[in-house]
Amino acid sequence: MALRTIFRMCSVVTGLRNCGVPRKMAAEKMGLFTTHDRSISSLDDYASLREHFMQFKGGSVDLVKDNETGIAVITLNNPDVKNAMTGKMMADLYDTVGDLEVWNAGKGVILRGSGTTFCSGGDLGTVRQICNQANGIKMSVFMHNITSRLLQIPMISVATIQGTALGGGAELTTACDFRLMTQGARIGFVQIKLGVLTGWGGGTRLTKLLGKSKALEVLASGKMYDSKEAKSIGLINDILPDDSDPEDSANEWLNRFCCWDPAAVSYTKSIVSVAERSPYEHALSFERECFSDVWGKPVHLNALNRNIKHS
Ligand SMILES: CCCC(=O)SCCNC(=O)CCNC(=O)[C@H](O)C(C)(C)COP(=O)(O)OP(=O)(O)OC[C@H]1O[C@@H](n2cnc3c(N)ncnc32)[C@H](O)[C@@H]1OP(=O)(O)O
Repeated sequence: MALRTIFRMCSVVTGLRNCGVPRKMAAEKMGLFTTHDRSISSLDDYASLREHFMQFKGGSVDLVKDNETGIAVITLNNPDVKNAMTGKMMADLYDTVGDLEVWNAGKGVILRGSGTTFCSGGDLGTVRQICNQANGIKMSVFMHNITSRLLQIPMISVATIQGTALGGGAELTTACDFRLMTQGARIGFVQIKLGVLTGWGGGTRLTKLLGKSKALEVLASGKMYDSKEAKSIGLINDILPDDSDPEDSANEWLNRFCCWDPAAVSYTKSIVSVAERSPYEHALSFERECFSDVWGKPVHLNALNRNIKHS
């Protein structure tokens, strides 16, 4: 079986969705992934968490896939409340990630908000209804699963931040490989000001991204960062002019990576993703498997025949 297929199966297993025995065995045989969040055994039924969160209505998360470019756009769509995430939107995002995991043509993903803003975090209507410890844990387990799978998807992902990315909205941006921000936009991990914490895995991902000292400063201050400050601490990758179309800019950004052979793009993302979270020898073994799956294949042979000069 092609490694690409196994990888896609493994991504599904990592997410613990549709975790049939053959898929699980494939993942374990490859030794690629740990099922760390299995430890929360009483809460590992993500399908029932999905049903639970579906009841907190409002907004949608919309997915558009372009089979020609291999680039998909995920839109957080709840404009009346600055794209705040309702329970239903969390469930939609769960479905969206599941859809992308089995999209064979996929090379890139753009995460954006509808209209002129990114996301104002958890919808306060939903938050008020689930404001007890049991429901908080459920949300956290559910969102950890969704954001981890989004980050590990074998495609290159970019969040485009316009307007505001606040609280959970800021956390969502860290579930992408890259972040682009319009000049006048702001981003803030403001949870501490509300007496809560990063419940969607953003604290862990931010620390991996920025290192301990800077992450602690961002999280413990609750400060709102403008684009210049966000770039200076490495939180974002690039600043876009305010009058640019962020989706066009994100497409342009991704095209530098997504113009190559789909297998090479997917494997490149996967190698980096596995290396980031695995012991060295394990990551090397994975890299070797990926390499052996493309070496001497038609794309490689064609490139050799073209005698390419890299200027
Ligand atoms: C569960 C994960 C943890 C978290 O996400 S903690 C963070 C939770 N988010 C918040 O506390 C957001 C608080 N909102 C704000 O600071 C501001 O509304 C914000 C986002 C900077 C936008 O400011 P402005 O551009 O001036 O717009 P505005 O305040 O007039 O907002 C327009 C309407 O949207 C509403 N809204 C904004 N964020 C919301 C949210 N997260 N949940 C529910 N409703 C929200 C806001 O109340 C306003 O509604 P209305 O027009 O007054 O009826």
